[in-house]
Amino acid sequence: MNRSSTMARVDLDGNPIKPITICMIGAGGFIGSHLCEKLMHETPHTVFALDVYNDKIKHLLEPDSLPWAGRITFHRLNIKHDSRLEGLIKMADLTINLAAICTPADYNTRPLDTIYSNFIDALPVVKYCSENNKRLIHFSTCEVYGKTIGAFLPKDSLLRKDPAYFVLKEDESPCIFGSIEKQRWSYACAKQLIERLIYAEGAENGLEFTIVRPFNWIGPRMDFIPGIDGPSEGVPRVLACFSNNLLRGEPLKLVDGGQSQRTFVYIKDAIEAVLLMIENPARANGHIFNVGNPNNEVTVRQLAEIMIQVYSKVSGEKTPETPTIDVSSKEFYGEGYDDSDKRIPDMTIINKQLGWNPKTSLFDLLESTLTYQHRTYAEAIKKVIAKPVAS
Ligand SMILES: NC(=O)c1ccc[n+]([C@@H]2O[C@H](COP(=O)([O-])OP(=O)(O)OC[C@H]3O[C@@H](n4cnc5c(N)ncnc54)[C@H](O)[C@@H]3O)[C@@H](O)[C@H]2O)c1
Ligand SMILES: O=c1ccn([C@@H]2O[C@H](COP(=O)(O)OP(=O)(O)O[C@H]3OC[C@](O)(CO)[C@H]3O)[C@@H](O)[C@H]2O)c(=O)[nH]1
Repeated sequence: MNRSSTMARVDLDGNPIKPITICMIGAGGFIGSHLCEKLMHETPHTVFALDVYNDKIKHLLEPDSLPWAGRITFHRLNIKHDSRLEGLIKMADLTINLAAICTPADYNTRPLDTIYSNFIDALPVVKYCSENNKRLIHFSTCEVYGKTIGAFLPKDSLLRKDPAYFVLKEDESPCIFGSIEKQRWSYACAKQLIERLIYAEGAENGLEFTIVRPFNWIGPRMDFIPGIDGPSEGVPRVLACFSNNLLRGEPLKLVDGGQSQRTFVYIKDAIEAVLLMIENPARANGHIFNVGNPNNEVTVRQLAEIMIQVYSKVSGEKTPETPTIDVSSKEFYGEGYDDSDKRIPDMTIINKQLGWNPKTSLFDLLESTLTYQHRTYAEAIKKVIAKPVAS
C-alpha cells in the first residue's frame, strides 16, 4: 500500500512533514535499497538514486506503472569523476551519502582504494553540501571505535565485565586502532577523518549534518553470494559468507576461532531510525548516532551455530556433518588483518533525540533473512554445483 497518499504524516514534534527531495549516493547498495524501498512505500519524498549499479533497486524503478513512478530516478554515476554530482546535490534538499568500499576483505588488500573511497571521494560531497547550504546525512561506521578499552586489560581482569570498559558512546569513547602495518584500520581511519571534517564544517561553516554509525546491520540483499551474483573469489561480509557456506553445504569458516563479538541489528529496524533522522532535522542535526541492537550480542561462533540451526529449519536440509572449521585470519583475509573485539552500542543519544529502539531478535531476523537467501539462491547454487568441471 502507498500510505503516503492516505495518511497525514507528522514529525516527532507533531508538525506536518513536507515532501522533500533526497540525493542518495550509494542508493544501489544494501542499505540504499532498503531505504529507497521505505521512502517509496511509506513517504511522499522524491529520491535521486545515484550509484554505479542498480540491480538491488530495479524492482523500484520498473515498470513505469509503479505507484511511486516519477518519485525515484536512477542516475548511473561514479562520484569519483562525474560533473553531475554538484547539480544533483543542489537540486535536492538533503544528501545522504552511503557510497563506500565497506567489506573488511578489502581493507588490508586494497588499502588505497579503501582510503580513497571512504575519505577522498566523500570530500566533494561534504564541500558541495556546505557551499550550497544543503543538509547532509553521512554514513560512517561503528568501526571508528576500533577496539574496546577492555581489550587491553588482563584476560582475567574483573573490569572486563564493567560496561565502562566496553560500551561504545558517541561523545565519550576513544577511537582505538592497531598499528599502521595492520592495514585493516585503513577504513576506520578514513571514516574517522571524514567524520572529523564534517564535524568541523558544522562548527566553522554551519553545515547541517547527521553522522550515522551503523553497528552490523544485516538482512536480505546484503552483499553477494560468490559465484552467483558476485565474483567467485570475492569475500563478502560475514552474513553472506556464512549464507554461501550453508547454501553449498560447506562448513562455516570461523576466523581465529570466531571469538570476536558483534551486535547485529535487522536492516528494517535500522531503516526506521534513518527515516526518523530524515524527517526530524531539528532533532538529528549536529548529532552522531550509534544505530545498533545491544540486545543481539553474540560471538561469531555463536552466530554460526544459530545460522546453522535456522538454515536447517527454513531449508528442510540436514545440518552438515562438519558444521564449522577454524581458519587463521592470515589465511582468510591475508597480511595486515586485525579485528574489533566487541561492539555494543550505547543507545542514550538516539533514544533521547529520536525515541528509537530496535525491535527484532537475532533469531527472528536470521529466520527472515535466511528464508530470503534460500528462496533467492538455492536453485542457482544447485545448478552451479551440478555443472561438470571442465577437464
Ligand atoms: N551494512 C552495515 O552494517 C554497515 C556498517 C557500518 C557502516 N556502513 C556504511 O554504510 C554505507 C552503506 O553500506 P552498505 O552495507 O549498504 O554497503 P554496499 O556496498 O551495499 O553499498 C554501497 C554502495 O555504494 C556504491 N558506491 C561505492 N562507491 C561509489 C562511487 N564512487 N560512486 C557511486 N556509487 C558508489 C556501491 O556501488 C554500492 O552500491 C557505507 O558507507 C558503509 O561504510 C554499513
Ligand atoms: O566467513 C567469515 C567471515 C567473517 N568472519 C568474522 O566475522 C566477524 C564479522 O565480519 P564482517 O561482518 O565481515 O565485518 P566486521 O563486523 O568485522 O566489519 C564491518 O562492520 C561494519 C562495517 O563497517 C560495514 O559493514 C564493516 O567494516 C569478523 O570477526 C570476521 O573475522 C568469520 O569468522 N568468517
